[in-house]
Amino acid sequence: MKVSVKELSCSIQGTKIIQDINLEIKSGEFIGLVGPNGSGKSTLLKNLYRTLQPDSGQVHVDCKNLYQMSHKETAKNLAVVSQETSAVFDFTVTEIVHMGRHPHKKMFAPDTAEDIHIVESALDKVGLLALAKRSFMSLSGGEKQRVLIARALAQQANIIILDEPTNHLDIHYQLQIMEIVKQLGITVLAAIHDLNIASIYCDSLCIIHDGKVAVTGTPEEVLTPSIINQYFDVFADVTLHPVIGRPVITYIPGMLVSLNSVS
Ligand SMILES: Nc1ncnc2c1ncn2[C@@H]1O[C@H](COP(=O)(O)OP(=O)(O)OP(=O)(O)O)[C@@H](O)[C@H]1O
Repeated sequence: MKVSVKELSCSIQGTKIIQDINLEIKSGEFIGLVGPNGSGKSTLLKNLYRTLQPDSGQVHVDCKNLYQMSHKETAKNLAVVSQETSAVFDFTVTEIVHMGRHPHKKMFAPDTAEDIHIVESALDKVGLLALAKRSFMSLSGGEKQRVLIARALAQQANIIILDEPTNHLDIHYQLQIMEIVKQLGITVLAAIHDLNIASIYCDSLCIIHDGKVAVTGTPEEVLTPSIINQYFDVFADVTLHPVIGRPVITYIPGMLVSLNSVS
């Protein structure tokens, strides 16, 4: 499913946080939102998964207006893994992942054999079958994050939104989660801080800066030393990896400190 964001603006408590965002995401494309802290990435994503309302602008999923869809229809199309992992009540891991099946069911409908199979296979994919009966609250931050990824997989949506999906994960699981999501072959919009991970997995990148789209393009077009310096205020070497063919960034320590101390 393609996603089309047109002239989207959103204020929080009277302050404009994102402004005139235009973004076209092709069906099956994996797009990474990058940008400094506080630039508006989560706010943009929250407008897409509808925990925030835009002041103005439109979002279309294929040709349908997102804001005219019921919440159930939205959830059938769009799965979300956000930074907020708090649960109000304690549920088991299995119960949390079963929540991903809710948009596909009538209220109070019992779990079918298919639901159970989908949930088990989602847990298997993230390597958590052994923890299926554990309380969600008792898990480590990384395990919680993988449960939420499994819930998104069980939702079987056409679009997945990830707000810093690899927060809390060690490098093995960071890569595993990105691989799993990539292999789904569905449309993905992910806010990612690690530019090397964004470079490896994303088809295209969009730098959000001061609530606006600053740069968009392929990882090779976006991740240049001068663009990284301009938007992240750090110095970096960028080389094209000979095997994976993607930019690899090496940050240069000391340069920022020495330049600051001169000025
Ligand atoms: N509920 C809120 N009330 C007031 N300000 C908010 C609220 N939510 C976000 N903001 C502000 O909006 C700006 C953008 O925040 P947002 O979380 O979208 O940025 P981000 O790019 O996702 O940041 P990070 O990379 O640090 O996660 C920040 O200045 C933030 O303080």
